[in-house]
Amino acid sequence: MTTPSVDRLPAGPASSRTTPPPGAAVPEEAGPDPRLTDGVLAGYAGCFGCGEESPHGLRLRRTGHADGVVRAEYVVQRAHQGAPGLAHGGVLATAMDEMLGWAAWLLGRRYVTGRLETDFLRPVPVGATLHLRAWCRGVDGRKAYLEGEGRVGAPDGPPAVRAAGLFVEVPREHFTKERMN
Ligand SMILES: CCCCC/C=C\C/C=C\C/C=C\C/C=C\CCCC(=O)SCCNC(=O)CCNC(=O)[C@H](O)C(C)(C)COP(=O)(O)OP(=O)(O)OC[C@H]1O[C@@H](n2cnc3c(N)ncnc32)[C@H](O)[C@@H]1OP(=O)(O)O
Repeated sequence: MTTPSVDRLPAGPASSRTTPPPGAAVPEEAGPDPRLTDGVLAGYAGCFGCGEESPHGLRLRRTGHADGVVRAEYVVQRAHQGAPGLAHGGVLATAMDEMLGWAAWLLGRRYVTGRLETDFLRPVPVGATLHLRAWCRGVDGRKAYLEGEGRVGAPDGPPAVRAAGLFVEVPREHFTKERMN
């Protein structure tokens, strides 16, 4: 599969650590593979990014994926403010982490974020809907290179945030060995 054709912004945030090396291939979407999410990961509703049982969480709502691009909507809540009436930058980075993570898991393997880079392009008001999307730029061994962006008000609205990330494939034990409860 080639890198998805998306309406790219003029300059990305990607540093050399989040840019795939030459020749890194983008595999076909395979999942998410339900066999990867049984046991402790099954139906996890406590996720701060998307879980329905996380009271102040972002509650990202996936709206679909096609051609290697995963899409979601996120409505900024009062609990997500930094400056009065505006989304906290760390919360927006969390939304991008979640999106890039989804795009990574759609490759059919288990991934965690190793590095996340974010550009904040304009303030996002409480109550606004951010239209998010993310895609994979390449996979090199255990490392997957993801990108994404968020636009205000509509899928083709003004860009507010964009991100590039390096995700690292991990075994199932990653999610159990350090747990304290
Ligand atoms: C994660 C949520 C799971 C939920 C599952 C539930 C349902 C699943 C369904 C759908 C999925 C939906 C959404 C996805 C969910 C959420 C997205 C949010 C994801 C997160 O929010 S997740 C939490 C934050 N995340 C961590 O908690 C990681 C802590 N960390 C570590 O656990 C280790 O650090 C690790 C494993 C990253 C690596 O450790 P390691 O020992 O396995 O491997 P090693 O160090 O050798 O790195 C291997 C190669 O990656 C390169 N590399 C590593 N780190 C780098 C960096 N920072 N910059 C540049 N390169 C880096 C090395 O340079 C080497 O490259 P090379 O092979 O070329 O030398």
